[in-house]
Amino acid sequence: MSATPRPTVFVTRGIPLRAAELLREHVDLRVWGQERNMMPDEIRQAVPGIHGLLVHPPTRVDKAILDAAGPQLKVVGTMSVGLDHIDLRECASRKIAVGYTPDVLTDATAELTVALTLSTCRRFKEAFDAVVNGGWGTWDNAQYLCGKEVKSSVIGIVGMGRIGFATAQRLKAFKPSRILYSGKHPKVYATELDAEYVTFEDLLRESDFVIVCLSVNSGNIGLFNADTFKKMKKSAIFINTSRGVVVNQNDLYEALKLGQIYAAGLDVTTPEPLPLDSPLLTLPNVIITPHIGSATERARSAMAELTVKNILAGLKGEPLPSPVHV
Ligand SMILES: O=C(O)C(=O)CO
Repeated sequence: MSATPRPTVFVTRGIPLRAAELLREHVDLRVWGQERNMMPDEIRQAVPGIHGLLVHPPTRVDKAILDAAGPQLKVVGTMSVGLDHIDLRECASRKIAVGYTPDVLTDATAELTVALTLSTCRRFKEAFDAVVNGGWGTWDNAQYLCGKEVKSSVIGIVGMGRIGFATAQRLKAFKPSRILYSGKHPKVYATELDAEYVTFEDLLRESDFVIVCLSVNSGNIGLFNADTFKKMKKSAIFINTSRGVVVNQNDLYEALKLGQIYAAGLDVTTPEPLPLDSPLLTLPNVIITPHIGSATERARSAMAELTVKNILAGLKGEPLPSPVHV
């Protein structure tokens, strides 16, 4: 009697060992072995015949990839909370289940957002460079590397979802004067922080820190552009840990260079990795981290395990533990 063949799952990046072992117990695993994002043609070549696909942003899952995979593909599990790299409608129309990893990365991403906020307002990039390059100044100049404080500032959170809220909770400990937020609807849970629901325009005008924690949709691509930067205070600090596409990067560069805003801290860019000749890298008042919002051992292990559970459930035709509802 021949045994039922095991399903095949393709993984677009390495995953923590425990999650890989869990997957290997049940499926034939194929893993992209290189330390870089796959190019679309490389994925198309890798996926024919697979039953499950485990992806990491920014690797795109679109019609062409799904066509290349074939009709036996049952489940896509993304190791992310962001879904902008997946054509959800196309998956739904083919009855391919999609799972994602909200919640388990909220704390890690909020901590990174706070870290970026503090390191930008306290000019860490210039400070680190000064130590390494012999520019360590003294108190002779009382203004040497002076930055800004969160204390008594107005914090504006654009997108008070899980990560926005967790960020605001943490920043509240720094005693800002107000916390504002904008979005489609006021959030009941935001009252716990005395956060004020305001229009996007008011948030731009009044905030000392504009902190972007949005999930991307077709309505917010390029939302931060020359117009929006002009509406911010000259002293405003712009932080983005959402996705690079919500920012027009050329306009951000101009705004920073011309002093229309004070500084920026970005964990996400377009593209990723950011090319080494990006003009943003020439500015002293920009701190950029390489999309490490969820990069803690705890978060990444939890994300990988949840993704594996999503995939195993999808392969069996069972409800996913963390499904995306289209
Ligand atoms: O989960 C996501 O969407 C991420 O960007 C991970 O950092």
